[in-house]
Amino acid sequence: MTTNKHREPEPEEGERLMNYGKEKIGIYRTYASPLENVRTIPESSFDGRDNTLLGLDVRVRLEGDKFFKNFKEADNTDLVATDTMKNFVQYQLGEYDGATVEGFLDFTGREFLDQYPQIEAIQLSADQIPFDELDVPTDDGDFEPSDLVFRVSQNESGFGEVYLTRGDDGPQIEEQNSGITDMQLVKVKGSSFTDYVQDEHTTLPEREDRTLYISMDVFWTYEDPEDCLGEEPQRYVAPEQVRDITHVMFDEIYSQSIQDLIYQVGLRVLERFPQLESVNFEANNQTWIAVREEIDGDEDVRVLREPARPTGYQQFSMDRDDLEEQ
Ligand SMILES: O=c1[nH]c(=O)c2[nH]c(=O)[nH]c2[nH]1
Repeated sequence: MTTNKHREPEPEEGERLMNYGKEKIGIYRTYASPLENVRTIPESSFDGRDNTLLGLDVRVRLEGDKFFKNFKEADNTDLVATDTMKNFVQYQLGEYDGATVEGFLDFTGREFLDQYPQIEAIQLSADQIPFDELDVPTDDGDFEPSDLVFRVSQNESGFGEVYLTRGDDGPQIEEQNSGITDMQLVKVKGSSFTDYVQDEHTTLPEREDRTLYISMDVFWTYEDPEDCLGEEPQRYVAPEQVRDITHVMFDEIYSQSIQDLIYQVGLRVLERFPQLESVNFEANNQTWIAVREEIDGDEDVRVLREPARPTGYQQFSMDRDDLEEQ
């Protein structure tokens, strides 16, 4: 399945596909700059992050006509070894003094373009490697997050991507994509799925109420790509905020389908963040199968089991026109 994650710049008509790079560059930075002064929204308590421990899984993708001879003529002149790219990215994480994934990618991309004139365009992407805060007791009997110890997390993670080209006034962000990936959410009751096509191939029973388990990625683009950098924190959209909107909407609405839930989340994200141009979704249905639909006459009490493969998925994109139609 194609995904909404990497915005693969299409070769122009008559042009070939040609790029190369390095992926799965895992890097960690302690005491990066904190993210502060983000605009808060009603769905989320998120108002910033310390960035005491920042983990990234980075992908680099270079483009440039000078690299053609590397393929065609076995001539490695101008070829930047992908191993060098890895070292370059790792070094720059120590140089970056901002607070966002996208800001780091933009900073590193500009350094690449500066160092290697043969690069015409560069795409940099990163998944944030998530860590959770852990509460420790304070002297007055409360609990607060430890400054030092973090839990390695299997939970959702932030995503960023920038595509930089050389403009008349120097490097420019031609495209960007930001996101939160791998949210895994279960709603125990309060979701239905009915009224779909019934024919000789349909075996799925209609459900007025089901225990719904979804995994979801949400991506967004800004009207002004520069806003993704977080240099003006009030215009930055933190992945944590979109994560929180998603689970708040899941909690709030009695969805008729995953499609319905996606649409409601998209509207809310566009409403809260007028600086965004589009919101893009990718969802997977992981809903468990009920083996006991009610226990002692109580329909809320169920026993469920893992679903068999295959799994359903939904992809959907929305922009400001969807909000205006409301
Ligand atoms: O929310 C859902 N959307 C579907 O398109 C679908 N198809 C299916 O079998 N179950 C579900 N659930």
